[in-house]
Amino acid sequence: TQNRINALKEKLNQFSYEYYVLDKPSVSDREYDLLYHELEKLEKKFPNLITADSPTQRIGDNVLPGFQKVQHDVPMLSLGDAFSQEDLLDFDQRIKKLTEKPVQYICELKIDGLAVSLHYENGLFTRGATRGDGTVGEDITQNLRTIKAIPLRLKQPLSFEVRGECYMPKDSFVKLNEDRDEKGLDVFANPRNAAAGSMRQLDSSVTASRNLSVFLYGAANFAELEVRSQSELLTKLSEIGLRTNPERRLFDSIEDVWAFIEEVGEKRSGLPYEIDGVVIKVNEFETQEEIGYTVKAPRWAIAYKFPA
Ligand SMILES: COc1nc2nc(N)nc(N)c2nc1C
Repeated sequence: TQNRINALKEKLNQFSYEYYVLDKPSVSDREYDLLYHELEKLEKKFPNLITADSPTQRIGDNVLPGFQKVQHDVPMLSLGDAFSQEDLLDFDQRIKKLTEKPVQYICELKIDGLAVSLHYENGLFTRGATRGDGTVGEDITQNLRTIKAIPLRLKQPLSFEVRGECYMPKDSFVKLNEDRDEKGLDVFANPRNAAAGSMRQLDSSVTASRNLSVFLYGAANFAELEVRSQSELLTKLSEIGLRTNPERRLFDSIEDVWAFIEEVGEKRSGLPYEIDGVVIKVNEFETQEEIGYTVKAPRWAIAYKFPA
């Protein structure tokens, strides 16, 4: 029985990874459901064999009285903004004054959601928090566990912190508002507010009903990952089970970065999630460290914001 339970958990967690993280399901929903119900039945019969990384353990069975405050080991910073091509050229000039090394830029979409931090210990998801004021956030572990795109166990027993954006896909937002309107409830103004409202639920079964997802883009205390650039980090995160946004590109010049931004501006309305900009980062970590930080933001990154 223990073996069967382990085999079912392995299969179901792999199917979830393919469906929610890679967006490439390999089995039908029905096949998934059959295995899921078999696991539920076995766990009901042998409750002492239930483990925290079982897919049946995503929805907590208690409503929290409130959210605990948590201190971020490494502050969650903000980003400087750019609103024009000229602002980007100025950014590029500043970078060139701060390092002699040739600079490669990585561009990532800036998802319009809620920044979150996820702690993994020996591969297990142990704690999740909001950004808060960057130093102190709120513990929303129970709610984050309900998000299927967040693995309860990584593919490797690694310990580090990962950061990203929790968001509500556009189609989930439309359906949620239609449903609320029918029930005479207030509708949400935009997917970002809907995601924030859904993450701040004390009852995780409500969060579970909101079809949230996540894109991860950063990490802290991640020496174990042995990566030397932002691009390598994103690839590693995806390999070990974490969802990253595929619309990322490397460029050798700020002119090419600008062309990419214009391209994204064109196709933005067709994306299945809302974005408010493009984040441009110096790709190599060694160069990032050389360039450094201001009190509240990295000097080696900037967020180009689309006109509202
Ligand atoms: C390096 O710090 C950051 N990197 C980011 N990257 C992406 N893609 N999106 C963000 N919102 C973001 N925010 C911050 C503070």
